[in-house]
Amino acid sequence: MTDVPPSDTSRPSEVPDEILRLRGSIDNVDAALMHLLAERFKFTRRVGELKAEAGLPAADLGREAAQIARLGAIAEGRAWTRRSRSSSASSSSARSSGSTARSRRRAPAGRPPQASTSPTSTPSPGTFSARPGTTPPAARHHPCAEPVVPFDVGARIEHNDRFSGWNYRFGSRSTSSAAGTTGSAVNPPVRRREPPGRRPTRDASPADTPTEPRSPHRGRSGGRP
Ligand SMILES: O=C(O)C(=O)C[C@]1(C(=O)O)C=C[C@@H](O)C=C1
Repeated sequence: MTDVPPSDTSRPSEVPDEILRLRGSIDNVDAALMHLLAERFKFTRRVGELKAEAGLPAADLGREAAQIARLGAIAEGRAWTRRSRSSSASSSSARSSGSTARSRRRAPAGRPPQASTSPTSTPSPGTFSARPGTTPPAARHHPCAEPVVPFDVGARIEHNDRFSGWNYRFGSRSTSSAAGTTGSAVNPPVRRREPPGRRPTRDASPADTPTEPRSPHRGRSGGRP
């Protein structure tokens, strides 16, 4: 087994105890995520092998769109409702691919409808699109081959994880322009919502006005973990 460096416990004097404690938790979560991703890659690799044996295309864009819609719903803490299913269905009405039709027939009850498989089609809510100026993943490589997520569904959630070097972009709304632009401009400062009935005070402490970028680790309200 590979030696894992211990969690960084160095303590510059200005770092409060609570941050150090939270960093320990972050390191634990990161380690768990790495193990979960390794498990996931085992499954996707096997699926890739089975697809190759069956002569199926490596990428299934309809499946990816359904996964992204589902994960977006989970990230937002909302259930996959009949209403969101039907709005997704109407957004992807022009389906012509045989493989999409096949996967739709096989789809178990409750699975969201499949989106258009055309990489050049106009992005619609719940579907994904290649970043402007990039080659769609289907034409470039099998998504199982590299741990990258080279597509987005808009800029609702965008996270550049310095730990893993990955760029995460997903959401349930398409953006009309510059959806593929990276940088802090798409990571607005987190604004904490005041509980109902409480009026904001004038002399809010700096802790009440966090400025760090939004990440998918936080809820929609941007609350701290
Ligand atoms: O479900 C599949 O068909 C897979 O190959 C797995 C997976 C994934 O990583 O989730 C990978 C590539 C596909 O385009 C869709 C999904």
